[in-house]
Amino acid sequence: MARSATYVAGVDSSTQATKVLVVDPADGSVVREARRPHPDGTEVDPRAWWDALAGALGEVGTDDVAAIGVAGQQHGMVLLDESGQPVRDALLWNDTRSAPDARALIDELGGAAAWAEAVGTVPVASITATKLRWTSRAEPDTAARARSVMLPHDWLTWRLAGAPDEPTTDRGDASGTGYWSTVTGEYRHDLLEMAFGRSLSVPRVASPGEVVGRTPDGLAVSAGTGDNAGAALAIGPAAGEVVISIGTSGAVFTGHDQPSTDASGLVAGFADARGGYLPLVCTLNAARVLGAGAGLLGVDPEGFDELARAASPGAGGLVLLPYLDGERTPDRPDAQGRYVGLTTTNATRENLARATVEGMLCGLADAVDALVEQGVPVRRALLIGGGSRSGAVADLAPDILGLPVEVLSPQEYVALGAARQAAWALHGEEPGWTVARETTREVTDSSISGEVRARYADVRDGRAR
Ligand SMILES: Nc1ncnc2c1ncn2[C@@H]1O[C@H](COP(=O)(O)OP(=O)(O)O)[C@@H](O)[C@H]1O
Ligand SMILES: O=C(CO)[C@@H](O)[C@H](O)COP(=O)(O)O
Repeated sequence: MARSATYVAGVDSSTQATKVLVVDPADGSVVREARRPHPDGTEVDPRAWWDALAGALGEVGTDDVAAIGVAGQQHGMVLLDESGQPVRDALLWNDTRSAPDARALIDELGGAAAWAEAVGTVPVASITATKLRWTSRAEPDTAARARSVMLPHDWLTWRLAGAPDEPTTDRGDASGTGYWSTVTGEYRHDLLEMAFGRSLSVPRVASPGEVVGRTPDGLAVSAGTGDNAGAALAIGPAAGEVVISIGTSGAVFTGHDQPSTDASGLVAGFADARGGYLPLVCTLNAARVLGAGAGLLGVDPEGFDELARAASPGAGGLVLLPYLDGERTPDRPDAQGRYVGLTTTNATRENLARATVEGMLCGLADAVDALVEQGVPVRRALLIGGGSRSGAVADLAPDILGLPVEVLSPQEYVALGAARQAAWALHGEEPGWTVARETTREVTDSSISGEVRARYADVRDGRAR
C-alpha cells in the first residue's frame, strides 16, 4: 500500500520496557512518544514484548508514519517451533543459568582465544549460544521442538512484517549470538551446531539501510539492531568518545574501524549497525544498583542523590562491590554485592548512598579500562540511560572515571537510533541529524579516581574483605 505519511518510528524493546518514538525524518525531532513496561525476570514470554509494542504503537498512532525500526535488548534466545510459536519463554541476556555451558563451550573449542578469533567474543552466560547449550542439556524435550532461533529484535521485526518466510537480523545484533562472526561477517553454523547439538534456522543478515518488509498497514520495516548498536547509531560517538549506557546493564562502547578479538573476554567484539565495529564491555549491575541503594535507605531517587552528594569522596572508606545480580564483566556469574569497610565512624546514610554510586561507577571505570587495553582511544565519556538521570551519578562520574563527562540530555537514544535506521531505509540514505551535545563536566580532583578505585580494586580482587 502506498503511503503519504511523513514520520518514522523507532522502537527500543529493552529489558525493562518498550519505548516508541515518532520522529520527523527531516531533522530527527521527536514528535510523539510512548512507553510500556515489560514483566520482571530473566526469562520472559516474548509475546509480552509484542503486547507492549502494540500498546505503545496504539498510543502514539501510526497513521502518519511511513517506516519503523526496532532495536532490542541483545542476546535473548527466542526459540521457535515449526509453526513459528515460542517453545519456551525467552532466556534474557542477564540470565546466568548457562554459565557452566559457557565454560564447557570455551573448553570444547580449545579455549578463550579460539572463540575470540572465531567470532570476536568469548562466550559468557549472556551470549545466545550458551543458552542454546543450556536448553539442549537441561530441557531436551523443549529443544526437540525447536526449529529456529531469533533474537528479541529479530522476532519483533519479523512479526511487524507479518511473519514472512524469511526472517532477518542485522550485523549488530547477530554479533552477540556467538554463532555469527564479526571477524568474517558470516554465520558459524558449526558453532551453533556445537552449542545446540544440531542445526537450527537463523535469520538472514540484512544490510544497514535495507527495507526488510512491510507491516500490514504498509509501513516500511527496517532491519533493526541490538539496543547498544541503536544508541551508537543515534549518537555517532567521535573518535576518543566512549558511550556509557547506565540501564539495567552498564554498557560501555564506541565505534571502531576494526573487529576486536579480546581473548581475556572482557571486551565483546561486536559489529555496529552501519557496517563497522562496536567493541563493547557490558556489566550486569548498573541502574538497578542505584535503585537497590535507594530502597535500602527508604528514599526516592532524588533523596538518594541528595544523600550521596552530602558525603565526602571515598564514603569514609566504605566500599560497595556492586555485583548484586552476579556479574558478567568480570565473569563472576555467582557473585553477590558486598559493602566492605563499615565502621561506627563511617556508618551514615550519606556514606552508604555515596559508596553505592561510587561502586557502580568503579564497575564502569573497569569497563572503560578494558576498552583502552584493547587499543580503543578514550578521552571523554558520554552518559546515557535511566541511571544517567541521577544527579549524583553525573556529579561523581568525572572524578571516578578520571575523564571529562557529558551527560547527554535525557532522551531515548536507542529508539532514536532505530528511527534513524527507519529513515535511512525509507529514503535510501542515512540522515544527517546530530544529537544535541551538553556542557562537559571536567575532572575536579584527579586524585579521587586513583584513591577510590584502589580501595575498590582491593575489594574486587579479594585483598580487602
Ligand atoms: N533519576 C534516576 N536515578 C537513578 N536511577 C534512575 C533514575 N531514573 C531512572 N532510573 C533507573 O533507570 C533504569 C531504566 O533505565 P533504562 O535505560 O530505560 O533501562 P533499560 O534500557 O535496561 O530498560 C531503571 O532501573 C530506573 O530505576
Ligand atoms: O547484553 C547487553 C549488551 O551485550 C545489554 O546491554 C542488553 O543489550 C540489555 O540492555 P539494557 O536493557 O540494559 O539497555
